[in-house]
Amino acid sequence: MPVAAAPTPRTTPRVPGPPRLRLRRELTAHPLRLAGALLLALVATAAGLLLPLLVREIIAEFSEHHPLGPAVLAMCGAALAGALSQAASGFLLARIGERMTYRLRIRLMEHSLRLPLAVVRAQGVGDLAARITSDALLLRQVVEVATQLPLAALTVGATLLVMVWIDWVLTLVTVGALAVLTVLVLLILRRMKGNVTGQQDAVGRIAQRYTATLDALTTVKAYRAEPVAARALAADAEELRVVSLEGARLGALVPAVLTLGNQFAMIAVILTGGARLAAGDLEVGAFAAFLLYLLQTVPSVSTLATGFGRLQAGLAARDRCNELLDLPPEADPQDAALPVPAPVPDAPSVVFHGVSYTHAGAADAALRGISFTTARTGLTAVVGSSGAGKSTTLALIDRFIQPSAGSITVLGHDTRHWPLDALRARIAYVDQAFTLLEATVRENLQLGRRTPADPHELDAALDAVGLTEDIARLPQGLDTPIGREADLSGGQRQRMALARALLSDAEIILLDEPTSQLDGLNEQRFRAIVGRLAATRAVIVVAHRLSTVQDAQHVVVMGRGAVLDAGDHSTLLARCTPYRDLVASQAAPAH
Ligand SMILES: Nc1ncnc2c1ncn2[C@@H]1O[C@H](COP(=O)(O)OP(=O)(O)OP(=O)(O)O)[C@@H](O)[C@H]1O
Repeated sequence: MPVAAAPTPRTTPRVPGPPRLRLRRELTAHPLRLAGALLLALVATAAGLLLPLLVREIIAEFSEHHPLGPAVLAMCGAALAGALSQAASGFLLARIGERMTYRLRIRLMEHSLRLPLAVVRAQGVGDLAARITSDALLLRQVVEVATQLPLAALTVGATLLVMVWIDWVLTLVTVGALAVLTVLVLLILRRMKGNVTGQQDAVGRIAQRYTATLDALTTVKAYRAEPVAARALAADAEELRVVSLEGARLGALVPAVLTLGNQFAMIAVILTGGARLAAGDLEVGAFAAFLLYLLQTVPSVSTLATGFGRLQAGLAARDRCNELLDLPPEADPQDAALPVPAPVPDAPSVVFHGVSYTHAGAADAALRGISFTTARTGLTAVVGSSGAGKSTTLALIDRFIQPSAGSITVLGHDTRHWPLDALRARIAYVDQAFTLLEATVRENLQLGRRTPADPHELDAALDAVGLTEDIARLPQGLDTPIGREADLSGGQRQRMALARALLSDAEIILLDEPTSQLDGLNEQRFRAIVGRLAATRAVIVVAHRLSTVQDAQHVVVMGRGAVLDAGDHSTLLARCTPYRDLVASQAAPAH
């Protein structure tokens, strides 16, 4: 049974994770690039501001019959300079954004690999994947927006100043209209951040259910559960549609309010300007320039409004990424600095001292004060009824979880005194699924090694598990990428996992034996390999097959979270009724 609940607070002390994502620090990580982008954007803005003034000049030149050439040339130059600097600034900003997203993704992925197993399972693989893909993507736009916003504000401010200089009465009318507009837009934007968080949470839920469903696709197909699974996915999609629709409604309001506000401003300015023109308080050229400036503020005001909306979305994504970064890793940074203890000569491989463990959320303890010892080398079988606590026991040895009470000693030292990395380097864990990574055969075989294995060692390990021919038949032999379920058969995967254990440097091998029956040849191979491993190392196997139990020098009998007895096969047969019952239930020849 998988051991997958969040650990109890007692067992996992809160340790600091990597630093949270701080947007300001990220944005200023490359000050020169940022300054360059801002400068270019400023040039583009200045060029834009210059154009209406040049129009005013051209109108004046027209009325005074002066040559237009220089003014037209200046206009074309300003337009070209504006366009080029805008493009260059956009590219620089995109570079900063891509770099920030890249660094963030790496930080998030590294952190998720360091989270406790139980936390990752509780959080959901799909949900974590959504944060690394979709949230990180949303965050990228913050860079663009964070630089666009001050520039747009600057443009609006500078334009207003020039407008005051041209005609302060018309400017007052414009500011009045813009103020009403701003209040309305801010009201809408306040609701948008909460909506984006809702949308991203819904994306995470879909991703989670979708990956879980695809992981169980064989079962889904075998039980013709496609309609059921599709209905559940459709319900998640519907939830996302509803929350996104609310977002779209809010989003659609922004440009509508903007357009309306601008049109009102334009009407008010035309009416006031017309009256002032008729009264002789305003010149035609100045009025035309003012109108051009007013038109020019429209995109900047839009940029401000939509920019704030995108900023809210980015901030919501930042919060979701920070939620992930806030999850405490399984080992604190000081753990790596612990001195690596040298294994105590002749100490038992593993000692449990009154160990208890309760899974988070579980009503009962999975283990209640268990104690047992396993020798430095040799095969120890852990047996017991389903739910007795066997897998939990293995998970504790590898420190996937930590005891609620009692202590565990590995090679003479308490597991808490081992740096996690050093502890796991001493232990090879072979799970029931014989999991392979999506990597080449060679990489999969060498996972547990500190130094690469030479070709002879690889050949010998493959030969020992009877995989030489199977691997030779793969298109690229040892360099064939594998790891997806369809690549290798169950038996081949099992033998790959055993070859990996053979090649590893570990002194202790933990083996969660699958319950499925192997064919005769593979069972013999399995026993031979386990025997070979046990000759020089400690092999602790959660045993379901009697053949494995009978080969063991030491058997630990578990029942309902307790150790009922321990000893060798014949001693236990003679004195331990639950063991005798277990053996009898498997119809083994009792000897
Ligand atoms: N993630 C979890 N959350 C809550 N309870 C759990 C969790 N994992 C295991 N348990 C409970 O802890 C107890 C021991 O489980 P464990 O998987 O260690 O038993 P096991 O002896 O390995 O069983 P099996 O032989 O069926 O695999 C069981 O009662 C089980 O229901």
